[in-house]
Amino acid sequence: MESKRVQDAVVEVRHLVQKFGKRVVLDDVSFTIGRGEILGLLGPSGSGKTTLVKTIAAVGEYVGGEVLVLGRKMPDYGTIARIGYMAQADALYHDLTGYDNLVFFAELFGVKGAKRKQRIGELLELVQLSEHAKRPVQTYSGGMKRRLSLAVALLHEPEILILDEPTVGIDPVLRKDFWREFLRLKEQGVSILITTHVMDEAEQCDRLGLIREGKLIALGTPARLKEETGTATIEEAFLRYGGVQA
Ligand SMILES: Nc1ncnc2c1ncn2[C@@H]1O[C@H](COP(=O)(O)OP(=O)(O)OP(=O)(O)O)[C@@H](O)[C@H]1O
Repeated sequence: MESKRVQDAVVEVRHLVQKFGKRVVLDDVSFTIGRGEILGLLGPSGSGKTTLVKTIAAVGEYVGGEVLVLGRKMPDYGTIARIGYMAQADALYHDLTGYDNLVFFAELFGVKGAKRKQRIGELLELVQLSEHAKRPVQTYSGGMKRRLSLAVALLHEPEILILDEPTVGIDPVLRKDFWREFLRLKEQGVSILITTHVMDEAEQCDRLGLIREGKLIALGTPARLKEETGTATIEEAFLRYGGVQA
């Protein structure tokens, strides 16, 4: 089973070490993500989740170990085009409209012509911004910016989605819609790495990695993590593994 997973792995993180100055922020982290798998990362603030996802998305350099995405050692600029990355801080152009942001990023990703128009239309619907598409992003709320960032990450139909707390500031109804879309993409074979503090989101992941002080302290299906710790919730399981409140 495990060897099949490694064979199918689209992301392989091997003994990853990251430091900022002398401080070790990721400490010998290893795991894989399979095709069509949703892997969730849980951990307290400052535990290293963002640093980890940034490294996989090739935004950050690393000092030890290696990260392979689709078999290529990262950072690899050809592979970046096959990843959709939604960062915690929005990477949007605030003086452009929502629509023009999407046009800009579509151009960057090589999504052109009729396809571009269709894709932008679909994504604006998905993130419920069609009515606000002609407004400059600087007039958007925090949640609207998150929604636009998700649309940007999905534009080029990436094989791997890396989402850093994508549902912060998103109302519960839209959050459900986002998850419906993540599960639909998963069915199509898209692999998703997602960080979250929301426990009902964690429950929807195929596997969860629990991170504390830069170490992966547990990795398994939500059911397995609860079973192993004899707990009823992921939150309790995490505490039992020695984490603190996520
Ligand atoms: N560029 C940087 N330079 C120095 N230290 C950094 C840098 N980026 C992150 N850190 C530190 O690395 C540690 C891990 O940060 P990271 O943002 O990865 O945590 P996190 O688990 O994503 O937290 P949160 O849940 O609050 O987003 C923190 O102590 C943070 O202060």
